[in-house]
Amino acid sequence: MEQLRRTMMFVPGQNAAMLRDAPLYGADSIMFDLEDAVSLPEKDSARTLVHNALRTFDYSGVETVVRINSLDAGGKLDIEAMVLAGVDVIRLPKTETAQDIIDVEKVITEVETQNDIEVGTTRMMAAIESAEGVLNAPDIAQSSDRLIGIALGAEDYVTNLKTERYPDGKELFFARSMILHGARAAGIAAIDTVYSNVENPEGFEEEVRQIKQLGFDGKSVINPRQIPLVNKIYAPTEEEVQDAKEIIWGLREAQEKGSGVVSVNGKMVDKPVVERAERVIALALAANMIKEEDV
Ligand SMILES: CC(C)(COP(=O)(O)OP(=O)(O)OC[C@H]1O[C@@H](n2cnc3c(N)ncnc32)[C@H](O)[C@@H]1OP(=O)(O)O)[C@@H](O)C(=O)NCCC(=O)NCCSC(=O)C[C@@](O)(CC(=O)O)C(=O)O
Ligand SMILES: [Mg+2]
Repeated sequence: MEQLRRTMMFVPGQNAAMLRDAPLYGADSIMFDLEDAVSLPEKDSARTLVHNALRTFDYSGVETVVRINSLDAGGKLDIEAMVLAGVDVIRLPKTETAQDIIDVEKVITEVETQNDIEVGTTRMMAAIESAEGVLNAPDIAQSSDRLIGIALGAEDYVTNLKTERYPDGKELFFARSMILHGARAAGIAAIDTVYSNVENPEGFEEEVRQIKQLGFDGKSVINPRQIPLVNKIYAPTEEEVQDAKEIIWGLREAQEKGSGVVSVNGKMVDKPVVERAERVIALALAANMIKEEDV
């Protein structure tokens, strides 16, 4: 079953209470931040806190991601501490080129090798936050087998473009399309950026509808209150779930009969239809609309 990443919640690395409570809110992934949410004097203590949190608290059932600093600003120390603590994914911010990912991967491989950790255990993701990064998104997405996805970082991106964020999101359309196509061509996830105003749930919902329509796997969030809103919009309708179940059942029946061509309710069912149905089932399971035994 596809791993869902509807929500990836940023958790500031220097906040011990937030690190402890982060898995309680139902995010698919939690992303501990060592980069821009942490001030310079707090960088070392945040690294230690996140390392200890990963080793101490129970994060089972949720994907753990750490946003590291760039290699020339403490990133090597971040990687070492996080790989040793067993983080699932290292996220590189402000990725400009495929070489940035190759450089970070080299450090991860060194740490794994030196510590008898199977090479490749630690996965990676790249945040794209500039015009150069957006233009290189397809290359970045293909740069390592460790990559689970690429993400947009819109606050830095609009600053780089000399604009700002508008309610209709037109200024992000090109970047979102590039990131989405880069990710899909590489067969990895595409994660949308944060919506910074947690007191505007209507604006947030409108943005989530837009990015779901484009095809994104999900969204970075900054507050637990944003999680149920994303899940609501990503949940399929009852009708979509019923159609998906019938497709899966029809496929199973045809396979049992050894029939090559599958049709459900008079319509031919081909591979993309099955893929979409499987995704609907995964989303319905995650939204507790159905149970495993229903399909
Ligand atoms: C926004 C706000 C201050 C609101 O505070 P408030 O106090 O109003 O929150 P409340 O709702 O009242 O909190 C209720 C309860 O939830 C707890 N709680 C809240 N937030 C929690 C959380 N995140 N994790 C765990 N727990 C949490 C809280 O502790 C409380 O617990 P309790 O006391 O027990 O009831 C707060 O959420 C917060 O700090 N967010 C994280 C901000 C952050 O990380 N920014 C950096 C990443 S973006 C960036 O860098 C740009 C980017 O790079 C992005 C890209 O790349 O995409 C780009 O370029 O675009
Ligand atoms: Mg940023």
